[in-house]
Amino acid sequence: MLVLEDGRTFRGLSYGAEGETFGEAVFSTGMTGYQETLTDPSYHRQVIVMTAPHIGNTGFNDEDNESHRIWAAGFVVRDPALRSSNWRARRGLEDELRDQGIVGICEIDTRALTRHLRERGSMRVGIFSGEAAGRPETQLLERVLAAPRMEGAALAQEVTTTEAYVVPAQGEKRFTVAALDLGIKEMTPQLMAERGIEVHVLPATATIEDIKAVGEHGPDGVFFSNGPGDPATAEHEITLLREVLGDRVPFFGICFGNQLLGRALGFGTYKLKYGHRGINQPVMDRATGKVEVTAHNHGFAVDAPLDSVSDTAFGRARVSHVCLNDDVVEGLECLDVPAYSVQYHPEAAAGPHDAAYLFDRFIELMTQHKTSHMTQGVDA
Ligand SMILES: NC(=O)CC[C@H](N)C(=O)O
Repeated sequence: MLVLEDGRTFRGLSYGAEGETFGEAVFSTGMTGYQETLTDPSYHRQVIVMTAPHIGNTGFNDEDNESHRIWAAGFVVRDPALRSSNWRARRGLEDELRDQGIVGICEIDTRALTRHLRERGSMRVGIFSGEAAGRPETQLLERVLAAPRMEGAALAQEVTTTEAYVVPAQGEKRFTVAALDLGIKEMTPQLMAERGIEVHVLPATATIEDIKAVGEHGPDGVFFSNGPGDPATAEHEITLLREVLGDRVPFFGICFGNQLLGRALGFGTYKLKYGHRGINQPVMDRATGKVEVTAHNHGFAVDAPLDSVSDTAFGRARVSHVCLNDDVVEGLECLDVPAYSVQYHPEAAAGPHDAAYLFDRFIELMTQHKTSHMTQGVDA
């Protein structure tokens, strides 16, 4: 039984582990990439409804995980594949869900559920199977209503690495970057390493001293990752970012990292009605007018003016990218300090590769910064 906080219920069959689970019900429109989605730490405390009807076709493999475990709190599918068929599959999706204790539900009308969430907005949900489903509906609803909401949730500490680690640069090492792990996906340091960046991944609790201790004379750049929870709660990270911006160290942020850049600059963030989750969202780069097809997973967004340059504590800033479906801010760019960020996922795990240039932009920013520093040194 699936029970939404507004009382609507759906009956289906147990899928994955048996028991009960709670979270925020969100829908994802990606037709591929369920393994990356499930293991993306940004989905911590969320129950994912897949709008694609047939899920599990390619099983579960050893290569596509975005972290060491499944973070989604629950999984809802219409029609699970009865057997997996892919040369990389090591086991079936349902076996993996069961092994990791993830409670799911299948054979429900996911289209009706998605339309409900789209009309009423994301909301809390519970999935109950086996003995847990035997209780009266009113009791199940009470349990859903007792679960925490996503607004005001500080979750980075629950998903971040406890120890710092290094992802070595591939080929010649060109730059050293400190990456704050707020729920980082493995593909992100990977794409940096491929470009000659040595990535020092730091726990979310890292201090400015920890960041400055990266590299011989401090890092060439600082990166803030994606991650779960409400950006309004990330006081520590925002203070840290303000120090980085004040020191004019090149900065790049993705998703949660974009929301934190927004807040560090003095913009607000707010919760979207039902968010953007999928791998075919059109985004326009406002400098070039070019449209990218992009991967999204966000429930919050930055509140910044689209058509004017804003004066912030760190100089001028503007909205660099916008979602063409609903005009939501999808990227920020500072004009007086070397910092930019995007709300969507250039690491494309899963998703299209249109936005990969954003990693090259980080290289350009660090190159310019290094050169300007060297010239300043010569002048002095
Ligand atoms: N993928 C992310 O980084 C998500 C950021 C934030 N938790 C949101 O839901 O908007």
